[in-house]
Amino acid sequence: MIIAIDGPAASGKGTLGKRLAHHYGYRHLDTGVIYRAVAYALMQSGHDLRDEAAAVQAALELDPEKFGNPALKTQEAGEGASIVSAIPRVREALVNFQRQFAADPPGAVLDGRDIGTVICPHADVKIFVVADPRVRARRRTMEARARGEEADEAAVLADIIRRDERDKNRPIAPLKPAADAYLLDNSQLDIEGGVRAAIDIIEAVRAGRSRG
Ligand SMILES: Nc1ncnc2c1ncn2[C@@H]1O[C@H](COP(=O)(O)OP(=O)(O)OP(=O)(O)O)[C@@H](O)[C@H]1O
Ligand SMILES: Nc1ccn([C@@H]2O[C@H](COP(=O)(O)O)[C@@H](O)[C@H]2O)c(=O)n1
Repeated sequence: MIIAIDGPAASGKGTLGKRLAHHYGYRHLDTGVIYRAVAYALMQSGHDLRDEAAAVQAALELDPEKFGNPALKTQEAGEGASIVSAIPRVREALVNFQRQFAADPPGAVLDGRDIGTVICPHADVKIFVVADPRVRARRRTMEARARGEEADEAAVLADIIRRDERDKNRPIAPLKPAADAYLLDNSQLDIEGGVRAAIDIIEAVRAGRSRG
């Protein structure tokens, strides 16, 4: 089974994806990390983030062993990711890696912006996670402070809104729900509540399939 989770910045996609993968015994891929890794490689080598040739090269040389680098979590890497991810040839270079991950047994949960629309249009279940931007900014700020970082909630909110706008309005693979995605608003839910709601959706889809 392939579970596709999409949604805007800091909506809880990764947290949910990880928990669902654990619940079902599947593998999990946070696809945002891929774009962050490409942006980080450009930043490290001193290239402009809009340098198409350098960005494609970085995408082709991607090393999944480096996905755990804490530097990929920073606001700068996220901002850079939203710039490189708008380059069509960068996205093309990364499609096979994601589709291969999705296809490998026993099943996979992928989260990102275009999983249900482009990467896995035939996913068994698609969930589009949303939450009020102010709630997302608050959660992200608390997360950064828990890591011992300084974080200004208004600046975090501005970053989230700017990234969402860029992701929604790019011509290639824009952030949007697939026509057959289930909407999950977790603004009023805690993490457990969000996971339960997602499992309810997945089990309802599975039950519907086996009946029919
Ligand atoms: N339902 C929830 N209730 C409370 N906090 C939550 C909930 N879901 C996620 N969080 C918290 O919100 C923050 C953002 O979650 P997460 O990193 O999963 O979002 P994301 O959509 O994967 O972000 P990104 O856009 O960076 O990929 C984290 O601190 C996480 O613990
Ligand atoms: N499938 C995806 C995933 C991510 N992006 C871009 O990367 C940026 C960072 O993603 P996070 O999930 O780590 O916040 C994001 O703002 C997108 O621009 C993407 O295009 N497609």
